[in-house]
Amino acid sequence: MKVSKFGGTSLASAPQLKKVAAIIQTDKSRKIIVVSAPGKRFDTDIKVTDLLISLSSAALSGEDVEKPLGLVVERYKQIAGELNLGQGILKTIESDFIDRLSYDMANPVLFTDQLKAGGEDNSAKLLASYLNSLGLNAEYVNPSEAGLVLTDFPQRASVMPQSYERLSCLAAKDSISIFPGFFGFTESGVLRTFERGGSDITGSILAAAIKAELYENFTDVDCVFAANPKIVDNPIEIQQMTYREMRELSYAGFSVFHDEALMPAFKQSIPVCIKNTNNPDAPGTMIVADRQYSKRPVTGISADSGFSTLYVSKYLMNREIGFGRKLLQILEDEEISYEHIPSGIDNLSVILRNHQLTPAKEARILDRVKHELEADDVHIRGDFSMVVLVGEGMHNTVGLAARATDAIARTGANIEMINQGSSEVSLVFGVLKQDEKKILKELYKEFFSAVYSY
Ligand SMILES: Nc1ncnc2c1ncn2[C@@H]1O[C@H](COP(=O)(O)OP(=O)(O)O)[C@@H](O)[C@H]1O
Ligand SMILES: N[C@@H](CC(=O)OP(=O)(O)O)C(=O)O
Repeated sequence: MKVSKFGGTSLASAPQLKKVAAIIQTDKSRKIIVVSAPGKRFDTDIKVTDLLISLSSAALSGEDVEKPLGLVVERYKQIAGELNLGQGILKTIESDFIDRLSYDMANPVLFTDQLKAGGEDNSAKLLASYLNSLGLNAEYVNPSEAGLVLTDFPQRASVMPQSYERLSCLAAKDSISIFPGFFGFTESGVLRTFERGGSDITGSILAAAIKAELYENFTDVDCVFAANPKIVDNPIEIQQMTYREMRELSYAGFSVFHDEALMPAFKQSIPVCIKNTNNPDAPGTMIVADRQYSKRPVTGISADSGFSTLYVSKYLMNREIGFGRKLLQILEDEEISYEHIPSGIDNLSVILRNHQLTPAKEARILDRVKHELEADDVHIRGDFSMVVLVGEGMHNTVGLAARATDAIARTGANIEMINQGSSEVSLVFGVLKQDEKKILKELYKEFFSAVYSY
């Protein structure tokens, strides 16, 4: 039995839903289908999830919701109309969104999550209805009834262990289960969503729960490429990669698959295949536990912005017992997690994700580090990007870091931070955001083009 997840691009329009139905019909083992909310139909289009976030803001600020609600409903109306689904399903979807708008606004985050989840929930109902109209035995599955239990962490929930056993019952169903991605419920019944892009996580959880033979992730590209195809022209295709390579690459910019989606599949050794809804015959990229290493040490290069560095220096920091703990305690008090901590004798930098910082938090951190830790210098810079080279073969390749730093030097950009060694499969460079794209292109040339490779 396979779990097949279809991303927003696969559910963006009626022609896309037709392709999804054809894919489901061609393989009887595709019994559990996870769907995202309708995504972009063209580059400048707006994803339904983003329309729902705007709808939520309008409602929370007391504005007229008619227009933003209309934009959401129109997306489903157009799809249902072109698929000749009749008024019934459309009424269900429209009244579902109206219902969600009447939820309690006392907790704005929960209110927004309720609306966002409606994107996936109604997408699942729409697809189930379409498959039924084609004569298929498909059934919408409610994540609450099916037992997808999440942590009580708004907008960034993760799965609770009891979910797996509860969800395993899905394997016994005769019908094709159509399961909405992206959200679940806490043990006390409060709706929570994963991070953005989190329908991939739902798919992986279901694959682990039913011990699927394969977790297929259908999107709008033939495979995972060695670099983001929106930045590098015609990057090479990755046919096979390991879980940890994909985890590192998706952590820093390979938006094609959510980094948190690997763990559930990995724990059950379920292979993951990234495939294209628009070209389902292409083999796609297989993500597995082990692979044969090619001659090329680097499998992929990713880059992501949105990082800050908290730089702290203090003479004789290396001799001060507990300095690191006290610094991290200050971050913990502000509910901030960190990504990397490169350090020297008298200084260290803590790399953070920007979204965790606010001006008030920054001011408190700077003040406490200066006064409680008696730092000589402390400052925060918020315009960093991480560029990450990833490959199982990198660890044993002599001279690889030198090639990378030479390539970066050719761009004229400065390397602000290097992190090598903690992970066996990655080499991380902290650079200024303004240099990110040119560095990515040059590194790609260095490691993947015939001109520079040796
Ligand atoms: N290295 C990469 N390989 C393939 N696609 C990538 C890569 N990096 C970024 N992407 C982007 O990821 C997109 C697919 O992910 P996403 O937009 O989330 O699709 P979906 O809505 O189907 O889940 C591709 O269209 C591509 O632009
Ligand atoms: N719809 C949600 C969840 C998701 O996974 O979407 P997609 O499959 O389009 O990346 C989002 O936009 O974040």
